[in-house]
Amino acid sequence: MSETHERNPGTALERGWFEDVQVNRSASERRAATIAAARTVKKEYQAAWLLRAIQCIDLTTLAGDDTPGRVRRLCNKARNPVRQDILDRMGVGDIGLKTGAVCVYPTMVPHAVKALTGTGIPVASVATGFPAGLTPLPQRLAEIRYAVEEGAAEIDIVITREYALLGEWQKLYDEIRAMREACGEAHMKAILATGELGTLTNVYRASMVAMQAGSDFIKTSTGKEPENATLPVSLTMLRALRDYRDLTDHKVGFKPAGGLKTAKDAMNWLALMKEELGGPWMEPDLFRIGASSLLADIERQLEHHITGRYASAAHHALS
Ligand SMILES: O=C[C@H](O)COP(=O)(O)O
Repeated sequence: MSETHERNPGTALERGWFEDVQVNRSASERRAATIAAARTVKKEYQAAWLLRAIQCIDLTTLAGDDTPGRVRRLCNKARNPVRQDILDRMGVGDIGLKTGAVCVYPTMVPHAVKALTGTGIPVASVATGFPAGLTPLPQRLAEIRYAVEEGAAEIDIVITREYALLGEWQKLYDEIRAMREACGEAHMKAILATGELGTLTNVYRASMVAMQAGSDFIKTSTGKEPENATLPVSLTMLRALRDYRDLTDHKVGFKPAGGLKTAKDAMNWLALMKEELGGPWMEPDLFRIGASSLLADIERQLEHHITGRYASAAHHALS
């Protein structure tokens, strides 16, 4: 991850920063809908935003039937995310476009590291008993250390939903702190699994605890919950990011993930970042989109931008 800001060291557990906060769901839904509707980025700007979205993608495969071959093909896509002729016609054939990271399961890390050698693309690994996180803590910490030893530069951990649901903030804080320790130099993204947290108030509080415990990013979802990244949930997390920045002067990154499949999704989330947090949060060091299939639609839209036509989806298959 390119480092343009100091890493978030975390704070002590500061309950006063979140315990009295209540988030109103219908107000959040209205505000999120307004941002999506007001988005008026057109033509050249739209293409530029889509290129930026690509640079922010954590290109992901997290399937039970993942193989080294699939991971290698994904890595190849990460280093060549869009067909060269499309980029040449857009005048950006020489910018070295690549995705933000490749995200895989721990045992796939060595294959991804090998395939990405020399590219500068970091390997992110999920860890800590992803997606449910219900294995004993020593095993979850060992899993982090394994992924880091194999070369993962970023670790996507999952929080224990039980602690957030029961308001056991000290336990949640201590556990995330231990995970951050286990990450060492690797950057840590804390997955809140917001679709399982019940209320937006819980989402806000868990966001704040994850940041206080030293997370480098907060991330919405594993992609395996029934409800994944939504705009109202994201808005709630962005408000927590903003409050944390105001209180500590530290910028923490944001990663929506799960179910983001279309170029329109990417544009909506970039608009949300711009509206709520501004330019610095539209760069890969503070913004990632976790997605397994989004890139194919973005490539399709870029081709349409150049040719005025859509190729069939099969022409932009991932592998
Ligand atoms: O972290 C990334 C998600 O698991 C990807 O979810 P997706 O397959 O719905 O794009």
